[in-house]
This record gives sequence, C-alpha cells and structure tokens, in this order.
Amino acid sequence: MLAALALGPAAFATPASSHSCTQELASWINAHGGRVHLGAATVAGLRGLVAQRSSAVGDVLLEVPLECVLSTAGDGAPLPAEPPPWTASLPWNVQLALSALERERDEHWRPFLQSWPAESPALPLLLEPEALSAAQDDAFEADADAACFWLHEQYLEACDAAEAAGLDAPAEPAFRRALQLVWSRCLRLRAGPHGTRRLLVPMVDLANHDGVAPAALFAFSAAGRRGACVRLYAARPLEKGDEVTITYGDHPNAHFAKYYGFVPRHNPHDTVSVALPQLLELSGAAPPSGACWVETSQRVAALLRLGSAGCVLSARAVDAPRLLRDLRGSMLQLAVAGPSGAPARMRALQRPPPLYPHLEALPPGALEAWASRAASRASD
Ligand SMILES: C[S@@+](CC[C@H](N)C(=O)[O-])C[C@H]1O[C@@H](n2cnc3c(N)ncnc32)[C@H](O)[C@@H]1O
Repeated sequence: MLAALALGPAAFATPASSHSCTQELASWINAHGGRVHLGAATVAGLRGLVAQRSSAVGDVLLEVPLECVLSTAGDGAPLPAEPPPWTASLPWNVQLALSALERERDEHWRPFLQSWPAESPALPLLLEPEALSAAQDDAFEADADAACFWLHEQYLEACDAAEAAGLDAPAEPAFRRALQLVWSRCLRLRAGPHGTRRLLVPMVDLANHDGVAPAALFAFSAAGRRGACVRLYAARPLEKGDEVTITYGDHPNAHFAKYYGFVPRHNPHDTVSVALPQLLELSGAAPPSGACWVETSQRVAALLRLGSAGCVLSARAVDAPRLLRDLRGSMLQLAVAGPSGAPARMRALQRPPPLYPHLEALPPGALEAWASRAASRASD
C-alpha cells in the first residue's frame, strides 16, 4: 500500500484532475516509445507513484525516452531538449526553469508540464519570519532569507537575458514557481555520452522520497525500446498498488527543507553544525556571554550526528541532558575548525576533519568540568 511518508501536511494541493493528467502523461510517454508500468495515487494529500503490477528486483518499471526529458546543457553529446541558448549565462536551475516556462506554450510538452502541481512546495523561503523563527535555528533562518534574495536576483538576471534576446520577460510569480518546482523535481544523472546532467523526467518526478528503503532506482540506459532513455528499476519485490519511491540523495534535513519543502521522518544523513560555545550554552553549563568559549576553543565547531533521533528544525530544542548523553554516544562526531576558522561542516565535506584529541573519547563529567572551569575563568 501507498505509505504516508510525509512528516508534515501535504506540501502542495494536488489538482483534482491529477489522475487524468497522469494517464495522459503515461499515454504520451508510451506514444514516444517509452514503457509505463506505474500509476499515480494520492494518500493523505501526497501524490505519488504506485506499481501497476507485481515486479521482481531489477524489473523495468518505467522507461522515458530522452525526447520526453528536459535537460540542462552539458559538455557531452547534446540532448533533445536543452535550455534555450539565450539562458546560457544563467545558473543551471534558472536555465531549466526558463526552459520549462518557454515549453509551457509548446503542445508537445503539455502532457508533462500540466502534470506539475499548481503550487510549488512550502519552501522555507516562502515562510513568514515568525514561522521561520519556530525552527529555532539562526543558520536555517538566514539561509531561507538568502534563498529569497537569491531568487529575486535571478529573476532580474533572467529579465535582462530575455530583454537582450528580444524576448518578453516572464512574470515573476511564474518564474518563482518554475524555479521552485525545478529544485524539488530534477534529478542529477550520469547520462552516458551526454555527460552528467540535471534532468526533469516525466513520471519519475512524481516519485516521493524514501531515503531508507526506496522502492526503485533511476538510471540512464542506452538500451531503451527507441534508444537512450531514463529508466526506473524495482529495487525490491513490489506488489500491485505498492508505492514506488526513490531516494533524492543523502542530504541533511536542512537541504530537504530548503529545496523540497519537507523533512524526512528518518534520515541517517542528517547533520547539524553546532559551535562548541553553543553546545555548552545548551547544556546549561556555560556562561551566556560565550566570549570565553570563543577565545579558548578558537571557534570550535561540532558536527553533531543525531541519526534518526533529530532533525535540523528541532536541533536547538533538544534537551540538555540528552545532548550531553548523545555527546558521549557513538552517534556524535566532533570536528574542530582549524586555524582557518572554517566551519566544521564545510571542512567535513572537503575531507575528514581531524578529531579534537580532548573530545575524542569524552569521559562522563568531562564536559561539565570543562564548562565550569571556563565559567569561573570568565567571571574572574
Ligand atoms: C519530485 S516531487 C514528488 C511528487 C509530488 N508528490 C507530486 O505530487 O508531484 C517532490 C515533492 O514531493 C513531496 N514529497 C516527496 N517525498 C516526500 C516525503 N517523503 N514526505 C513528504 N513530502 C514528500 C515534496 O513536496 C517534494 O517537494
């Protein structure tokens, strides 16, 4: 059965005609030489894909020919539907959004683009400041603000590019919706001779995320009925009516919130960056001024891996005893910013950060003792 995976309410209203849309979409893909053994269903307000027949691991559930796929430009062999040349100076996601907007007027693309939701997902950049502050995460709030600003800047850039090409600029609401839908619907794929591309693939973009046990895997294949295509393969045995999910990638929760408008319930890849002063303040042991911490720990940052126990939206709400317990537990890794002062999360992405020797194996009580020593130094 279709599992309700959403943590929050449905991200967007699914149009009433959504299922006739997806039938038309399937016919369109078939008419271009594809194969569709999937349908759409809505459970608890969330539309997703369902298997139309039972399948074994490795069975092809869906095959979408490349002429039905919108792609970014790339260095490899060209793909049939790359963005219009006048968008070339813009970031890849803006190019894809403008490509989709331009093709909305093209009859060929109607079955695909009308299957998109009327509204974009409830992304943090759309939230009012009061709603954002409920996340209790300054970095998350700042990032949402920056995304809002970035989107407006991109709109102005897109208008300039359109004007230089002698075209009408898109309306800002349509541009924003298209870009937000591109964020939440595109795949990054190694596409054989076409190189690595970001693609908007009809029907695949109806698959919801399951990062723990996705039902299907997507891949480029040169062996479609009519040549190259994107395929969905069954990743486990499926019965008719089972939800067909994919994984959107090993991202932390902040990434899911920012680009997809939801936070997975179980996410083994979630990480939260916490500066040591903040960590100690949370523990209730450090003085609120924190100046002493910043000096003594030289902008020490912690990379906190909470596993399925937490998410970025509630990280600061975690109670101090549990935080301290986690600190000693194996789920937690502490990393330290080096002399460059770069945040631990950024360094961790580049290469494994050196572990801070004092924190590597933290004995019970050590953190509290450290906190109280620093607190007494701060009050001297
Ligand atoms: C690629 S679309 C998936 C299909 C989408 N449900 C639809 O009806 O078009 C991605 C969007 O689906 C929703 N979504 C996907 N997986 C989800 C999940 N596990 N929980 C909640 N919402 C999810 C989010 O709104 C996300 O931005």
